[in-house]
Amino acid sequence: MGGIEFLKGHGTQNDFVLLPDPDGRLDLTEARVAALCDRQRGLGADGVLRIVRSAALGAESGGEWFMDYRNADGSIAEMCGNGVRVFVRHLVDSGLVPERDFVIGTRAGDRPVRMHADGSVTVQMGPATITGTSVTVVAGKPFSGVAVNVGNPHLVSVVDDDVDVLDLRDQPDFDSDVFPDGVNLEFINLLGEGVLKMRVHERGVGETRSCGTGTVAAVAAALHLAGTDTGEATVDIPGGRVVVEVRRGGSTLTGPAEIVARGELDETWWAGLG
Ligand SMILES: N[C@@H](CCC[C@H](N)C(=O)O)C(=O)O
Repeated sequence: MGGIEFLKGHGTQNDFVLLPDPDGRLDLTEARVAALCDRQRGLGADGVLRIVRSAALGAESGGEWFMDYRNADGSIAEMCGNGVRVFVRHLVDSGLVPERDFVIGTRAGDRPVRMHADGSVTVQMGPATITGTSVTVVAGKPFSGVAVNVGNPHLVSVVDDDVDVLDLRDQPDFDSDVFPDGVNLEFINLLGEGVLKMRVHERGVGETRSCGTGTVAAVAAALHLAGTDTGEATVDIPGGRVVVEVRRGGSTLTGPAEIVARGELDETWWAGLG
């Protein structure tokens, strides 16, 4: 029996291990995800994207393919914006999907997508809903923020100093009464009309070089603070640049997606992780 097929890819340097599992046969335990994502004892990644048919999971989705997303610590999250783009890139490049416009199932609901000729992908991300305000504390310093739900929870704080100076190595504090399931924390600089710079500390991962849902939350929060709920912005993250459009009842995320490697996991290693 051969090893377990994998691919490695990234979207603005938010990196993922992709596991093709059309019939839903893989036993993807928390321990296996955490080991795969570990940058010393595994392949290293911010998360895992299991590529499974919606029907194999019994998922209610209009899309043939379902993105089963896991964070690097093995936890399950509802949605991953950069992950969807990489997922789409693989489905189209490998010929699993012959169209360029189709729908991906996710735990946050169906996401219509379009792959462009240059390999970039636009994802319809659904509504970005402002749910209130809260505070996060980074290295003893409090930052107030706007809470936004993009299928998963976010708290977006506008920072006066350059976001580059923040120390995001440790988990910033947050209010677990407001975010009982944890939260993704975005820190942004408003650089001018329609231009944002962002860093992010992701739930279940730590600091990453990009977070797609986070960029949508950031633009929605910036618009909210400016007294509107529609607009478009480019967001510069450490791993590159994406474009976000927020409209009433919907939002889109456009950015690059790359597949960088493919191979096989060692069966004995995998079995030993249990
Ligand atoms: N990197 C992702 C978000 C992944 C999930 C997040 N860590 C969570 O727990 O909600 C993105 O690109 O959106």
